[in-house]
Amino acid sequence: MTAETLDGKALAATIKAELKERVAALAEQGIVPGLGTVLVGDDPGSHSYVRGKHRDCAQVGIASIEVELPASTSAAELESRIRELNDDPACTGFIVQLPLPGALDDGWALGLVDPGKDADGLHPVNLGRLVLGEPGPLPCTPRGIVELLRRNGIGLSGAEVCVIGRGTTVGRPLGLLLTRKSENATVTLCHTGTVDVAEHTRRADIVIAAAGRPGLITADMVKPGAVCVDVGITRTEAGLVGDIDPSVREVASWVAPVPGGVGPMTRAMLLTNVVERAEALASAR
Ligand SMILES: Nc1nc(=O)c2c([nH]1)NC[C@@H]1CN(c3ccc(C(=O)N[C@@H](CCC(=O)O)C(=O)O)cc3)C=[N+]21
Ligand SMILES: [Mg+2]
Repeated sequence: MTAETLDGKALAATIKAELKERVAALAEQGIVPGLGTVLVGDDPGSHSYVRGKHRDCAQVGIASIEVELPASTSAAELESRIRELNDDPACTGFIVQLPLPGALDDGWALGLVDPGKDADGLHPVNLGRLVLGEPGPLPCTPRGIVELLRRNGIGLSGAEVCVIGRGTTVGRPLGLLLTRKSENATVTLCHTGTVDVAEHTRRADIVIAAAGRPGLITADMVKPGAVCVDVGITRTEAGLVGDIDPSVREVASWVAPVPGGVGPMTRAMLLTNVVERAEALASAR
């Protein structure tokens, strides 16, 4: 068997076209959604991601508000820049690009964002809403993965899903999302404390690798016909490398690759969160 590709790049383009129409409808009501980004330091990867987000915004008609700060920025300065975006009516949603450099703490910064403007869905209040099953912005990567599977006809209800990685932005919220009634999957969450990862992945209908360890998932760890979703991105001299080894294509039914899989979907879900928030503001007027 050679796996089919879960094409996140193509699906993201479709979603952006849909969002463009929703943004045009908002414009008729005099509302322009605005995405803010706070980027601290000079990590080339982070700069490239943020550039991509603003390129997406331009395509869809969302206004961009870019805040760039040096790596030497103090916590007090960062806090005041976050509060400015909280208070800026032109900014309907924003993100603080992670990881923050040096001693600046990611969790601390996320907690300063107005939960109503939290385009990442990573504020403690919004993660709490996810736990409770209440409406709120959803974390972009988990939401992008669910959307990528759903729009390719891959059923989640009753599926055995093995997630590798317990990070705050992917693994942990993904487990919460997949076990909601509306998704109804059975989830095994593996991490560095897992004794035998392969024992769990081999049972799974869907394997989602978000460990950031190149080639971690090999063909012998995957049940024939399983769906494999790569979330790990490691930059090497040869380019971007995912957590899923190319050999997996010989046993899996579908693979979401790196690049071109979950990454573009993450960006599309960020835009979706911003547009949904602007629509909520419009209907509240
Ligand atoms: N507050 C915050 N929110 C995030 O959502 C967030 C973050 N911080 N910090 C870093 C991670 C990582 N992340 C990616 C987004 C898009 C691609 C993406 O578009 N990847 C392309 C390739 C891009 C390239 O060539 O570098 C692809 O996989 O095809 C990848 C990774 C969002 N993150
Ligand atoms: Mg830090």
